[in-house]
Amino acid sequence: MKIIAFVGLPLSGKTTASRIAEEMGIPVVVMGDVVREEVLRRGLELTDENAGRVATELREKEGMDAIAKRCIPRIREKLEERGIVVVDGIRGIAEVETFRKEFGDDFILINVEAPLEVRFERALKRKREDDVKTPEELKRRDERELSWSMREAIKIADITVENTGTIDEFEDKIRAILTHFLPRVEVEIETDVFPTEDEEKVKKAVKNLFPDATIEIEDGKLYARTSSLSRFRELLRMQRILDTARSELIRGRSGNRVKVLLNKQTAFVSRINFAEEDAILSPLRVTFRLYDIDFERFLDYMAPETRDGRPIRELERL
Ligand SMILES: Nc1ncnc2c1ncn2[C@@H]1O[C@H](COP(=O)(O)OP(=O)(O)OP(=O)(O)O)[C@@H](O)[C@H]1O
Repeated sequence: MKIIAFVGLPLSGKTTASRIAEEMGIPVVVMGDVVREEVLRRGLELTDENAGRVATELREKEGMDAIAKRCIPRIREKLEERGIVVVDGIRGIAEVETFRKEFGDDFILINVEAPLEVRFERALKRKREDDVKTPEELKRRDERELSWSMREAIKIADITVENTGTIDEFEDKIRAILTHFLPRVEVEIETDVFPTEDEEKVKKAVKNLFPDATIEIEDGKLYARTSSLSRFRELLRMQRILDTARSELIRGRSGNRVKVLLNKQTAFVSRINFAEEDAILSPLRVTFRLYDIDFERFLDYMAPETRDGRPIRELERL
């Protein structure tokens, strides 16, 4: 999964970047919506002034990351759709830190940059009522935003995108970045960890099949996630179990999800054995979620049809 947020000075192109994401079918969580909903919940009129007041009050009462925290359940919900979400409206470092803590390396911060003169030109064209009227005014607005710790957020951004060219050039850059992060398949692994089992060993069993997985253990349950299929795919070939794997994947398919059960004990020794639910030790329950990809292509990529035990045709990429 990936959570992508844009930061940048006023008029740099953040909203435009979110719009491009939306056009690509990527769900966008707008942080301002949380504020607007709170305004309505309090029975207030939906004006910029009320939104500003409620946002300040939320931050004073609940901390600088109040709005970010309230966005987390929404982000989690929307992640179900495509495994990727864009967050629009980050304003400060506290929010970035909260998202980093929640989502770890899956949270990607992108800084959108353009010089003051370019942004001022755009303000003149945009003519939004609250837009600046002079370059000096924009400079003051920049300084205000920067003093709200936007500067630190910009400093730790993972990627910087310059938006100094045409809108089409900007669109191409943003599309390329988002396409790069768009997962086609996500793998979720779940299993029970019994008190008699060694947690580290169970983790290792998962890592043997999915070395890049991020793993959490909570209340006797292990949850792991990754979007890398390569080791699992390689093992299917080394063990020459493509036919079995193919029928298990077909059997486990339900819409855009494919669920298989794997023997945990054999995974300890890097072997894939398909299992049944009533295995003595709880099996590894592996779910492949397919996003922008047909099941048939996924199937042919993972476990192609074989002749004399060899794949008839190998797909190099998903
Ligand atoms: N490369 C570009 N070429 C021309 N116009 C652009 C370009 N990028 C953005 N714009 C225009 O500049 C204006 C500001 O862009 P946008 O609203 O995306 O910025 P923003 O960072 O969200 O601004 P703010 O923080 O003030 O809300 C918009 O009218 C947008 O259409």
